[in-house]
Amino acid sequence: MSDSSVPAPLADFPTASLKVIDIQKLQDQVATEYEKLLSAAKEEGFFYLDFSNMPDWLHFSNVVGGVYDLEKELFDLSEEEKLSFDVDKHGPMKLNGYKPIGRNVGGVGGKRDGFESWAIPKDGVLPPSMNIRPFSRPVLLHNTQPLLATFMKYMDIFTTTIHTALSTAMGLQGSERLELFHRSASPSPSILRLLKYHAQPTTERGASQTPHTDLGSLTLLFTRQPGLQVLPRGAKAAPESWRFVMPKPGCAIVNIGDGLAMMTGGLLTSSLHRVGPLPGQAMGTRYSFAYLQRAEEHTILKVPQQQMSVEEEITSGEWLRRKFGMLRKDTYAEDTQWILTGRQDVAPV
Ligand SMILES: O=C(O)CCC(=O)C(=O)O
Ligand SMILES: [Fe+2]
Repeated sequence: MSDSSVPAPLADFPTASLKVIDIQKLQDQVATEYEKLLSAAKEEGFFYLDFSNMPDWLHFSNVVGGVYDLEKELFDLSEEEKLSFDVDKHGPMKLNGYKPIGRNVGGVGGKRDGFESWAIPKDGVLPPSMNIRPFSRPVLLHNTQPLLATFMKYMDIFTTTIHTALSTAMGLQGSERLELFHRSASPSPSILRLLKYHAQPTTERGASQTPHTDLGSLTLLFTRQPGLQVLPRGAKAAPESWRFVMPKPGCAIVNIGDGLAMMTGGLLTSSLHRVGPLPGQAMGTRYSFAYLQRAEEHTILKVPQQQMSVEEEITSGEWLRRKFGMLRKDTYAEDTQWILTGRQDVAPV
């Protein structure tokens, strides 16, 4: 985020024009900002969240800088040490640990992903009660607990602010309000996901992260480098339809996930996105990190009818397990690829 370190675009390529939502105005309950947020969540499913007008902007900016430093150091650990915290050994919810490069479906070599990632459970860092839920982790993540807890606290406040604003703008009342499915004091399957995309030579270009919609409620993404691309709502799945979402100083990139789309009967849009190289250019090593907020595990979601022959109700936790089944190369199934992408006409490359 901060800053002068965001590189200028190198060439002409299609970029997404997203609305900029001011978190301070949402916190101040400015009605016009609520309306702007709702229209971004309905129309694009993506928006920039601008932090630069917050009184504690500098503090937050330093926290974000600290997480960038932390992820570089973490991914620099030996492969052997990283694999001793393998995410797939901690069960199907994938809330904690390391995923090596190439384990998911993706466009590198026509079939695999091009990134390493590390999941850090919110409940391990910022527990819902005074009892910290222990999770296995390297010393580095133990020593940086205070930084991570501060980051998670900010994420908790921002996501609650967004749910309040969206619920009010949609006229949701009482038990329908989105805040009630994402309570700060309740156990949560939300995570911070750290990502390192490996460099690609121009001769081996492909989507490092496969086209997908996010499975949760809200994603708050931090990156200083281009690579993220979005397919606008309703666009045909053609190469020329994809738009780059450029990093914006002082802002996170926020998107709506499947959870909120299903909880609002499809009113809010869970947009299809992927990560890949800029047109005609090699892709350098790229770092990003995302707070992936998910609804409490037992929240009921309704899978839309156009995707299932009969409408089906499932829990947020079950949707998470299904989606992960589709992401992994060894359990991916073509006939149900809509689970990954929200549509049947987009292949996972
Ligand atoms: O790294 C990025 O820019 C996007 C990451 C992403 O889409 C995800 O982890 O779900
Ligand atoms: Fe995503």
